[in-house]
Amino acid sequence: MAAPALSVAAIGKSYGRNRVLDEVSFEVMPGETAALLGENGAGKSTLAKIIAGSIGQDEGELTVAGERVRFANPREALDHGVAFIPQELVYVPRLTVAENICLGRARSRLGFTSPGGILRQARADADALGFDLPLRETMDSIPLVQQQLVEILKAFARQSRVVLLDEPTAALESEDSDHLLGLTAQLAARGVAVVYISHRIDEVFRSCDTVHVLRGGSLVQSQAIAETTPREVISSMLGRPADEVVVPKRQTGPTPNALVVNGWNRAEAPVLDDVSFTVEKGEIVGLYGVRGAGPETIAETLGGLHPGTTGGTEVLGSPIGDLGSPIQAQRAGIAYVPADRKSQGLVLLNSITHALSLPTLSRLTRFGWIRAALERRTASDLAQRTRVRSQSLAQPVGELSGGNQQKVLVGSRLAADAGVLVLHEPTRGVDVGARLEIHRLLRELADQGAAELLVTSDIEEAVILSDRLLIMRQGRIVHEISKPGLGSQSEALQHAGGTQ
Ligand SMILES: Nc1ncnc2c1ncn2[C@@H]1O[C@H](COP(=O)(O)OP(=O)(O)OP(=O)(O)O)[C@@H](O)[C@H]1O
Repeated sequence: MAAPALSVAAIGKSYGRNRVLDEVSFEVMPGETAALLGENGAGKSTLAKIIAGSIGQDEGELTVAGERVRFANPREALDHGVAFIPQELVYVPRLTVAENICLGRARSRLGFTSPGGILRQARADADALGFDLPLRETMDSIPLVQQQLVEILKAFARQSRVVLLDEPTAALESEDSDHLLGLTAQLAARGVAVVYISHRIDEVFRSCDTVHVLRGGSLVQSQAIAETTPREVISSMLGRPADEVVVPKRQTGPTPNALVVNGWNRAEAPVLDDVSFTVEKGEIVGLYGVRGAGPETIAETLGGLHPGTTGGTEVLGSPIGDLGSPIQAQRAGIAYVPADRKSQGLVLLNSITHALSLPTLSRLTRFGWIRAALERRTASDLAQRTRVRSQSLAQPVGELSGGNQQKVLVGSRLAADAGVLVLHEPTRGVDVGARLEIHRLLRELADQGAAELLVTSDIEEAVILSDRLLIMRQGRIVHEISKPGLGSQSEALQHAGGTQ
C-alpha cells in the first residue's frame, strides 16, 4: 500500500500555559480530501501552520510521502510539495495580480522576469483553472474574493503533494465556492492530498472523504465521511448534542422606520440603480445578491466607504446629508460591521478590551482620560455576550483564532448602541456554535429596538435571520420575500440569478 502523503503523529503545541494542540495524530493518503473541523480556537489553523512550516511543534512528528520532516519555514515546506493557503492572506499589495501569481517562481524560466513574460505565465495559470482575473491591476485594488482566488491559484499552479486550505470558501459566493471545490476534486484526482479546514459542514459532506474533528486541541473524531452524519460531527465539535435551534423571527408589528434609503444611484462601478428600501426599528432586513449585484455596495456606502453615491438617506427620522466617510456614517448613528476584519475593522495589536471599546471611546472618555474601569466593564460584558474565547481580555486580538477575532469585531460595533446596525458578513469564519450565538445576539438587539441590515453571501443565514429579504440583481432591488424561511432559499437564488 502507498505511504500516506501526510502523517501527523502525536503533535503537541502550547502558547505559554495555553495547551493548543495535544497528541494529535492522523494520516492523509494521496488523492484523499480530509476535512479538519472544530470550533473557533480548537487548534485547526495552528495545526495547519505547523504542517506548513510557519510555526514549529513542541512535540510529535510529521511525515510527508514517507519522509520525516521538520520545516524551518514555509519555503522549505513548499519545496517539499506542501502548500498552504492561510486564512489571512499574505500578498504584496502594490504588485500586480500577475506579479503576485508568479512571485517566488521568477527565476525558474528564461524571459520570465520581463513584464510580458510574467503576464503570459500568469494568464496561462489562470486559464488552466478557468479563473478570470484582472491580471494588470494591483492586489490592493481588487475585491477580497479575487485576492483569495489569486492565492488559491498560486498554490494550485505549483506542483504540490499536500495542499492545506484554511477556510478558503469563507469569503466566497456559492458559485465561486463550487468552482473551488471542483478544483480541489481535480487536485485529489491527480493524487494530491488535500486538508480542508471549513466551518461549512454541508460543503465538507459534499466534498471530503474523511473528517477529523478537534476540540480544545485534542482529536475527538476521525472517520470516513460516509460513516458519520453532520449532526454527529457537530456534536463532536461542540462536545454536547447538537440541538435543533431556531432563531425566532420578529414578534412585534409595524414600527417606525429607523433607516430610509431613497433613490440611491451610482453611475460608476459599483453601480446602483434607483435603490430604495426601509428598515423599521426592531426589524432585520436581509439583502442578497450574487457578487457585484449591489448588496455589498449598499453595506459599504452605509459604512461611509463609497462617497459619490447619490440619493436620500434618513437615520432615526433625520435626513443625513452625506455618508462620505466612516466617521460621518458613525456620527449619523450607523454602526457598520465590515466584511474584511483585517483591513477595515480591527487593529490586531490592540488588546481585546481596547478593540471592544474603541468605537465607544468618546463615551468612555472624560476630560481626555479613558475611564479604564468602565472600559474594562464594557469590554468584559461584550466579550461575554459574544462568547469570545481568550485567555484574558488583555490578550492582543492578533493572537485569537480567526473566528474569535470576528466575534470581537461584531462585539465592538454592538457597544456603539447605534440605532442602525449594518452587518456585512457578520459570521464569516465563525463556527456553528458561535454563529448561532451571534444570530441570537442580533435578534436580541433587534428586539431591543435596533434596526439591522444584513448583507451576507450565505443564503441560509439570509433566510433564517431576516424578517424581510430583498434580492438584488445588477444594482437594483428585484424581489422581496416578506417572511423568509428555509424553504425560501431557492426562490431567493432564482431571483438573484435572474432565472425568474
Ligand atoms: N500567536 C499566538 N499566541 C498565543 N496564542 C495563540 C497564537 N496563535 C493562536 N493562539 C491560540 O491558539 C488557540 C488555537 O487557535 P487556532 O487559530 O489554531 O484556532 P482555529 O481552530 O483555527 O480557530 P478558527 O476557526 O477561529 O480559525 C487559540 O486559543 C488561540 O488564541
